[in-house]
Amino acid sequence: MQCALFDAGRCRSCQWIEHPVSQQLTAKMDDLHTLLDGLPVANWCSPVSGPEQGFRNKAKMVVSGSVEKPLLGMLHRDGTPEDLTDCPLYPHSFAPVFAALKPFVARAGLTPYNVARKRGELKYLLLTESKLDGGMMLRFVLRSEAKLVQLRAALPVLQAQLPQLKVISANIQPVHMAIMEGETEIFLTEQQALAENFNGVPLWIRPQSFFQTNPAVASALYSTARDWVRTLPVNHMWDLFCGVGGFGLHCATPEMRLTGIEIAPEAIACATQSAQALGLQNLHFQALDSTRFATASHDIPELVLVNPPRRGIGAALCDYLSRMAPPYIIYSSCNASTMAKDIRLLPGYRIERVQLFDMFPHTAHYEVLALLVKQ
Ligand SMILES: C[S@@+](CC[C@H](N)C(=O)[O-])C[C@H]1O[C@@H](n2cnc3c(N)ncnc32)[C@H](O)[C@@H]1O
Ligand code: SF4
Repeated sequence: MQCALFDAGRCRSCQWIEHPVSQQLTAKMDDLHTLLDGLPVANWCSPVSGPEQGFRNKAKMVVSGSVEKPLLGMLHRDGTPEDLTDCPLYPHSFAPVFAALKPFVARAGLTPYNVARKRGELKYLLLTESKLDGGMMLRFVLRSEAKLVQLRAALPVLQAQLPQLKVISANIQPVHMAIMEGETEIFLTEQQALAENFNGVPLWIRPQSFFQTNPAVASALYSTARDWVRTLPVNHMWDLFCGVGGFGLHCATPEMRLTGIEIAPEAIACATQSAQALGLQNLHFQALDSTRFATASHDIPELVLVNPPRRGIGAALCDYLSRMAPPYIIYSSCNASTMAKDIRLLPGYRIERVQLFDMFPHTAHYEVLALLVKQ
């Protein structure tokens, strides 16, 4: 894929961009084979990829420059700002929003935060788009609430200009550190969540809850998990690290009992709302730590699906799963290295099937789905 910013040396985030996607996939498969070396895999499924560009539904823009001439993008290691509004990973629909946001920042008097001087108010702009109807969620990450009144006063003009902005909020992040967002979220619109839909399953995108950033590949990931589960004798399953419920909501049937566990209450609220919309009565989503929930539970399901953050599920949960021994485990991971480590801590299981999903093209990262069966 061609990226003028990469070619000019202005952004090097996509280390593999100069290689064709077919070569990237081969390298990712090689990496996965190496990581699973010594663990027999019964079926290696073909990797799944999506569009090469315009695939991201989310932009996380560092705001820098001056209030009159803000820059949206990133900071190089030495602190120099880079405008990334032309990044080809974003869909075309992002360009008019970025174009309108720059004069808006000036109009609302939202001085960009200056990292070196520790001054200014606006740290990041976070923009997410729903593929359902092109609706968008815009979040202003601010250092404090000092400019909230100004922001609110200026918003109606922006909303008239960009009616696709369905959810707008201010996130307050007072800490001078590379943390993207703080705990306080102040909604500036009545609507607090953006409706999305993958494979006919209603999902919600909301501040402070994880949502997959590559909708085409994530849809394929969820529908694959659903297809795998439908071939198994499963009436009771857990969806651990469930986020807004993408896996569980795809896999559940009216007869199946399903418990979804996730640490973020905002995500759980979304998952519950989706289950209600689907009319599924046997789905229960709870905001808890996955390991704490699992280790306190004695009602063992036939299938435990896990989709942890990059750190993996860890030794305590592996140990619990080994002892409780559900017949099936599905492991979805964005970090095959920690997944491989965890699978080695589950010696009672054999790997029935593995599939790679190219969720992060042009980088070394990828998502994996693995089905483990109790021996
Ligand atoms: C990779 S995301 C997956 C989310 C979801 N399965 C999906 O498909 O969108 C990992 C999720 O684990 C959640 N999480 C992190 N630590 C957790 C913990 N200790 N217990 C439960 N959930 C946790 C995060 O909030 C995040 O939503
Ligand atoms: S992140 Fe965007 S701008 Fe940066 S190299 Fe990748 S495609 Fe180019």
